[in-house]
Amino acid sequence: MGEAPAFIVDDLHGNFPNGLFLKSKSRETALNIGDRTYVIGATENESSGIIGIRVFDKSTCEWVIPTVLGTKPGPSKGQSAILLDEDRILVIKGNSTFDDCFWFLEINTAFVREQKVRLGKEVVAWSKGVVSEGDKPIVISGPSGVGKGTLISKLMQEFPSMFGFSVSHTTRAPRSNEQNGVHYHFTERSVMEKEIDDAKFLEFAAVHGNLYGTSVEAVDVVADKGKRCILDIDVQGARSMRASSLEAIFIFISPPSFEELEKRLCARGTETEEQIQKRLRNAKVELEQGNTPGLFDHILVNDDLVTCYENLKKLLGLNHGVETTQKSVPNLIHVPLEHSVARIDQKILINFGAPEQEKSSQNMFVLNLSSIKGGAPARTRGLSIYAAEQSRNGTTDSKMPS
Ligand SMILES: Nc1ncnc2c1ncn2[C@@H]1O[C@H](COP(=O)(O)OP(=O)(O)OP(=O)(O)O)[C@@H](O)[C@H]1O
Ligand SMILES: Nc1nc2c(ncn2[C@@H]2O[C@H](COP(=O)(O)O)[C@@H](O)[C@H]2O)c(=O)[nH]1
Repeated sequence: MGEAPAFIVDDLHGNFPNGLFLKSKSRETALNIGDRTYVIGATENESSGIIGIRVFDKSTCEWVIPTVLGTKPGPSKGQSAILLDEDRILVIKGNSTFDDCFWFLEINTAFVREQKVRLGKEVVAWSKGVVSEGDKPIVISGPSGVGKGTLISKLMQEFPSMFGFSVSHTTRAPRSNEQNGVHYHFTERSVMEKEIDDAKFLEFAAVHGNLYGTSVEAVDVVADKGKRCILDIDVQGARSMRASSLEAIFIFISPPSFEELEKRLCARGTETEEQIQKRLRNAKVELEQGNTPGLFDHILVNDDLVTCYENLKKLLGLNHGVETTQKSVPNLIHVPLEHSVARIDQKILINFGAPEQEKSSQNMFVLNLSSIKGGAPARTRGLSIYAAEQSRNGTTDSKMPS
């Protein structure tokens, strides 16, 4: 665990030059951003607990109900909200634990702007905040038959608690050894097309005549388990991912020769001769694209499997073969319904109690947002949280909750 930055508890007894207190008790919070007021918590059906969003446009004096994208927070009994910048609002769900209380409502991020143009209407997007070290996902790409799946399986077997596989959607038929939900989510084309339209995919591509795609949920599920996500996607998908908000490490696996690639595809015995020829034609293009400057961070040649696997581990800093212990994350700490938040730069102070109550450092936590990464439509990673503590000699101190 890195050293937690100092937070001056004394500062919080006075005024906040660049922060403010908000109470979570009320179901609705209104925030002014430019000529708009965002009302968070407003919902047509109060009993559902769904956090609704309404926008009041002061220039037209009209209410707008935006299209809400991203994975939405579950029902909430009350929440606080604080403006982070002109692009996003931090929403803290009361009565929930740290693993489900930090949510970002994006109002003007690159993703939201893109979707506004695509849909031609007002859009906002939720992104769940994940308290973690924020290791970047790993994208493994390369032509069919090069050994991507084989290398990923080895990694997952050796480091089961460190890595999680992003289970893609595909419209191709399952092979005899493949299980739905494990190897792929096997899907009807019409269903997948509808879900693509609903912005449920981080990326998708037509590959060898079928649709393949990575859903937002596939990546979120892995992040929620505190694991590092591994994606097996084609070069088109890697290109889309590169352009998305998902910051990842991009690795291209190359065969020692085209003949060897053909040999492996034939030996696998999972495709017809016609399908193999199609995959080989596509492989030629993918091999050329593998060298596109700036697309891949690393290129590994999979000649001898053992050597290639060792090189992959080296590249990921795993060459000692020992699974590192996961860093402890104080996810089980419960944030009460009534809490207040204050902001000082990239640090948010969360006080478990009303602002007027005597502030006890035991009830104060600092949420540090200085290293956040990612964002809608996927998770916002890299949040860190620690208890604010005042030491006996009056100096500033901080520690992680145990
Ligand atoms: N270094 C290697 N030497 C020889 N055979 C290998 C090597 N790596 C993988 N293979 C074999 O090659 C075949 C293709 O490997 P794999 O299925 O992992 O490829 P892939 O890149 O995941 O393919 P696809 O993109 O079609 O899913 C498998 O039968 C696998 O056992
Ligand atoms: N763009 C994406 N490509 C994907 C995804 N999942 C898998 N793939 C790629 O498809 C081919 C063929 O896979 P196969 O299982 O039919 O042999 C291979 O290159 C995979 O990398 C995805 O979600 N998006």
